[in-house]
Amino acid sequence: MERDQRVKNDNSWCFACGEENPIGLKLKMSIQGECCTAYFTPQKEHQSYDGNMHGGLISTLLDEVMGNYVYQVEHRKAYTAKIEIRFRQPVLIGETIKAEGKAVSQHGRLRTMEGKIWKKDGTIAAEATASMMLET
Ligand SMILES: CCCCCCCC(=O)SCCNC(=O)CCNC(=O)[C@H](O)C(C)(C)COP(=O)(O)OP(=O)(O)OC[C@H]1O[C@@H](n2cnc3c(N)ncnc32)[C@H](O)[C@@H]1OP(=O)(O)O
Repeated sequence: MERDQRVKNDNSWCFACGEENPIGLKLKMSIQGECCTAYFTPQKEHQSYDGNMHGGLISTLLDEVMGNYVYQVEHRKAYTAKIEIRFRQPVLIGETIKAEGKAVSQHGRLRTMEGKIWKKDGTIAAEATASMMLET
C-alpha cells in the first residue's frame, strides 16, 4: 500500500505517544519483558461520564501499546486492521493505570496482538485483541 511520504516519519505527532503533539496523551513506552508498557493517569479532560475515563481513550491506550510493541521490537510500522475491546471495570479520573501490549502470533504480515489495562490492585480494567498489518 502506498503511504503519503510527507507524513511517513512524523511519529512525534502521534496522538498517543508523540512528544510534539500539544493535545496528545504523551505516553512513554518501554519494553518490559515480553510487553510494551505505558502508565497513564487520566485527568478531567479525559472523562466520559462524570468521574470515569472515556472508553475511546482507553481503546487508544490499548491500540498504542500493541502497535508500539511491533514498532519497538521489529522496528516496523504495524497498522491496526481489527481491534476488539472488553471493558471490564471503569477507570477513574486520577487513577494511575498500566497498559501492556504483546504479540501472540504471526501469519505473514499479520500480527495477532493482546493488550491489557491494569489497575493498581492488580485487576484488569480492559483487555483487547487486535490484528495488526505490517507495512510493506
Ligand atoms: C509507534 C506508533 C505506534 C502506533 C500504533 C497505532 C496503530 C494504529 O492506530 S494504525 C491507524 C488505524 N489503522 C489504519 O489506519 C489501517 C487502515 N487500513 C489499512 O491501511 C489497510 O486495510 C491494511 C494496512 C490494514 C491492510 O491493507 P493491505 O496492506 O493492502 O493488505 P490487504 O491486501 O487488504 O490484505 C492482505 C491480506 O491480509 C488479510 N487481512 C487484512 N485485514 C485483515 C484482518 N483484519 N484480519 C485478517 N486478515 C486480514 C487480507 O484478507 C489479505 O489476505 P490475502 O492476501 O490472503 O487475500
